[in-house]
Amino acid sequence: MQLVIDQIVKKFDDKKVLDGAAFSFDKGNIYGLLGRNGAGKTTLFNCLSGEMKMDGGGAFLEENGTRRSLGENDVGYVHSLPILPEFLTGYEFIRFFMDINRNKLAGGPSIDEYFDLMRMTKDDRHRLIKSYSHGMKNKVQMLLFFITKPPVILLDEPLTSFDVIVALEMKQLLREMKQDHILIFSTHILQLASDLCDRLVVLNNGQLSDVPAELLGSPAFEQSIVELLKDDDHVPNH
Ligand SMILES: Nc1ncnc2c1ncn2[C@@H]1O[C@H](COP(=O)(O)OP(=O)(O)OP(=O)(O)O)[C@@H](O)[C@H]1O
Repeated sequence: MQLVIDQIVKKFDDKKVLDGAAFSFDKGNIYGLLGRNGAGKTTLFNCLSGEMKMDGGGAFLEENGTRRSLGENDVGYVHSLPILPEFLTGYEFIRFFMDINRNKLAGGPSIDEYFDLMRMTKDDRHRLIKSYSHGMKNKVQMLLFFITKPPVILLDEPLTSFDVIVALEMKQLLREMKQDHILIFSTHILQLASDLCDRLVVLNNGQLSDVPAELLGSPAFEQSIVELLKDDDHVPNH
């Protein structure tokens, strides 16, 4: 299965943030999306998840020679600042979520098995989400997609909030998940990108480009990325 991004254009007033972005992402890989602050990574994710309307182009899923438009249910989107019901415990929320998705879950793991998978302690799962750390909220958000398994999972800077142990656990989980999904995560951390990702994609001047696979892990990696991202046209916004 492939996620095909076809000439996506997104403007805010007269500012073109995505300017014919095009790329094909294959199932079975973890993709790192790199770009400078304000390059449009979150905008691209918002367009793919349906949270924002594109001004041009489209996104499609291709499998066995057939192509269909990417729908909202095809995409799991882990926001950098998770939006969760703070007045519920993690357990209550996931139980509710499993309940409304029960038609998709026949025979899957139990709620406690899901929490075990996320390495969340018994105490933590029964505390109010309000009291969770940023990293724990990210875990709960990721758990939603372990449950519904959408083909495309977008992670907006997710691992930056995790401590080293949790980041390692999450990396392991992402590696386990990648066989069944197209995983794309945006990050500013080059070390993480080269460590975890099978492929890197750069967003620059509103367009997507591939980073040659042989650069990953090479001594010239960091410098090459810096060169790719250096651009006179770039106007930082924050
Ligand atoms: N709703 C909006 N209205 C107007 N401009 C917007 C909106 N959302 C994003 N932008 C602008 O689009 C550009 C891209 O922003 P975006 O948040 O997608 O970048 P990013 O690559 O995710 O940045 P960062 O790495 O800093 O998170 C920025 O100039 C931003 O100000």
